[in-house]
Amino acid sequence: MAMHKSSSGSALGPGGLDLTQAFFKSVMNAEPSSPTKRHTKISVIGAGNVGMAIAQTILTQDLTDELVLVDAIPDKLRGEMLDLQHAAAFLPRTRIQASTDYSVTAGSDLCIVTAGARQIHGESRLNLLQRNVTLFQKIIPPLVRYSPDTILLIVSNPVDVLTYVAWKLSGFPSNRVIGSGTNLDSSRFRFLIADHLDVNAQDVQAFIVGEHGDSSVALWSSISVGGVPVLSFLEKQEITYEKEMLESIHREVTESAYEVISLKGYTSWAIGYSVANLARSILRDQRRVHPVSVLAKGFYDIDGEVFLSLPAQLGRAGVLGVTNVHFTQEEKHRLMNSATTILQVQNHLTI
Ligand SMILES: NC(=O)C1=CN([C@@H]2O[C@H](COP(=O)(O)OP(=O)(O)OC[C@H]3O[C@@H](n4cnc5c(N)ncnc54)[C@H](O)[C@@H]3O)[C@@H](O)[C@H]2O)C=CC1
Ligand SMILES: CC(=O)C(=O)O
Repeated sequence: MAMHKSSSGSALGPGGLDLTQAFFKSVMNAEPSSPTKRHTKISVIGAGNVGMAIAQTILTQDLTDELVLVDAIPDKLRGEMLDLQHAAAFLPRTRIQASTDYSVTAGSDLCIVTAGARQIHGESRLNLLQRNVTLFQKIIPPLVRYSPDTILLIVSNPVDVLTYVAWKLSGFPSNRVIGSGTNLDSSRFRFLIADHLDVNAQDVQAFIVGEHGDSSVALWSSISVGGVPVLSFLEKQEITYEKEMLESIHREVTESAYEVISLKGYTSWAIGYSVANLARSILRDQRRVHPVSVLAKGFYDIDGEVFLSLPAQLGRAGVLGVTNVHFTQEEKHRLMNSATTILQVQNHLTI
């Protein structure tokens, strides 16, 4: 197929069709990116298990010039800051600061919010909601005041509803408010598929979309391993598989967090790597596609103001677009159910 570049740099196919636009449905308000920006500042709000796993991964992966920690408990916060600073001799050079006062976050490029209550053994993510909404009313306004151009990356649970809450409280355009969503669930999914097939998880392209939680949706129809579409390959080879086997892998994904929490009390390392992976795509303008929680209205026939995970392209301006993945009727139906689950919870909120 003959292709050439448009004046904006995107590829043009036959008849002048803009292939970038055909592939991604772009998000309104996404300003042009500025990949030349060098100095970067990340603030992590909440220096608990998750916040510190994220901070540690960001430091070891050399993702920022400045790293700021904010928490409500001054002694613990100072202890965490000193402990990280004492590793300076072994790390890329990063200025690390910490304070309970949000002025320390001024001028952040990315604010990662992990503060809040976490699930106890057996508790669902949605149970945490009202406690964490009250907390967000204290956290989001000062972040916006000190960093009006920042991108908010929400991690606290229930992450989809809290991303919506952060969007409402911030007044930001939707491309600058992102939830870590099912980036973590998709990584768990890729690990399990890789384990079944004895391949490298990095060669497994597979997405979980929808709610980061019990109503998430596994996109089996679009899974590929090393470029081979798995289900259509099995069908062409007339290899039979039980649908129950697929369901059980997805069930293992949704139960992962419950299992880890019952064993060690919380989850931390995988979410640390997952969020650092998102921070890299955003701050380095990598334009990679991640399943993250975005304002879903207008995509895949979703009508309500709901944040849930869809495969989204991320760059320096935040969410640049949502991929036009093909969903089967069943996957679409499940996605709608996931949207309804989140909306039902959201409708009872007072923000
Ligand atoms: N989206 C995801 O995939 C995941 C989300 N999470 C969520 O992340 C959140 C944090 O989990 P953990 O770190 O394990 O909990 P944690 O209890 O270890 O840490 C929470 C931190 O928030 C701080 N905090 C409380 N109020 C604050 C305020 N007003 N300002 C600043 N900091 C404040 C606490 O002092 C504490 O250090 C939970 O909501 C948990 O469910 C956890 C794992 C994965
Ligand atoms: C706690 C949580 O949301 C997770 O590990 O998936």
